[in-house]
Amino acid sequence: MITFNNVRFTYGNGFSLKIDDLKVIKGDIVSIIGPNGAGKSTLIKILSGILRNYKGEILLNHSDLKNYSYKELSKNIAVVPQEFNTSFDYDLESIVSTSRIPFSKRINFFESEQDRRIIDEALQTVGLISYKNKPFSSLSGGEKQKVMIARAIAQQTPILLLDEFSSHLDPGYTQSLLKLVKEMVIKEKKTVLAVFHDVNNAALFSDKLIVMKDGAIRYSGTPADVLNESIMHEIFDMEAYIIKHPVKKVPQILFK
Ligand SMILES: Nc1ncnc2c1ncn2[C@@H]1O[C@H](COP(=O)(O)OP(=O)(O)OP(=O)(O)O)[C@@H](O)[C@H]1O
Repeated sequence: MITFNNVRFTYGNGFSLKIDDLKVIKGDIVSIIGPNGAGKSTLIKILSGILRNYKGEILLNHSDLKNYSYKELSKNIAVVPQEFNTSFDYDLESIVSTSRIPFSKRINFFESEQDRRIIDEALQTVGLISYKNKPFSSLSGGEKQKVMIARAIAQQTPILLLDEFSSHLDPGYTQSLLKLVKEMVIKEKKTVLAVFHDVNNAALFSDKLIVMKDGAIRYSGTPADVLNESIMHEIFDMEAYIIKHPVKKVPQILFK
């Protein structure tokens, strides 16, 4: 369970994040939508421990987030970031293997047999096992994103933070990955907080949606609660038709 109480954060350039009350319940898939610059990634970075100088309280399983060491946090939360730059040209296996460092009992990290199996399975899951000794820089944008997803899978955490994790993926792969993550979440009772620009995918993938604008949560609820013409107009300044998915019955938007 994740709880935000009166959280405030500013970069010092005028933007401020104000999250008065946010609860994410274990096993839920919650997605954040909102226009560019709304503060979606900032919220993800605060929860993942990258930005620590916030005011207010964030509880992770009833303990203050600030009391978690990076190692403990990494055992609880895996992140697929929006941007991924590596300074060195590691091969895929090495990049995915960094997910196992929090589980090492030694100061120097040596992968165990079990770690190697978990890393291979994760690369297999995203379809890149045959590339495992290739340099990361030789991959396409979508393939790099798959490596970051494999890394998060191999971290085997109860919570996944996904910041536009499907933005570089083709539609077929996006569909299969959303399905895979959803199955994994249900089977392993994981909790997901995801950021989406694709509102239709967010509605299909999520139990709940959070709508952010100007650093604050404006609306939250089920996709049916928040995906309507008036909220889409207010938040995105867009004209949309709302239709119902023929099978899943969740709302989907069409440009007018
Ligand atoms: N490192 C930073 N230093 C200063 N300002 C920042 C920094 N990162 C983000 N910002 C500013 O904070 C605001 C919120 O940014 P954030 O990346 O959280 O938005 P977002 O909702 O994820 O946007 P997008 O949909 O474009 O990815 C923006 O105005 C952005 O310019």
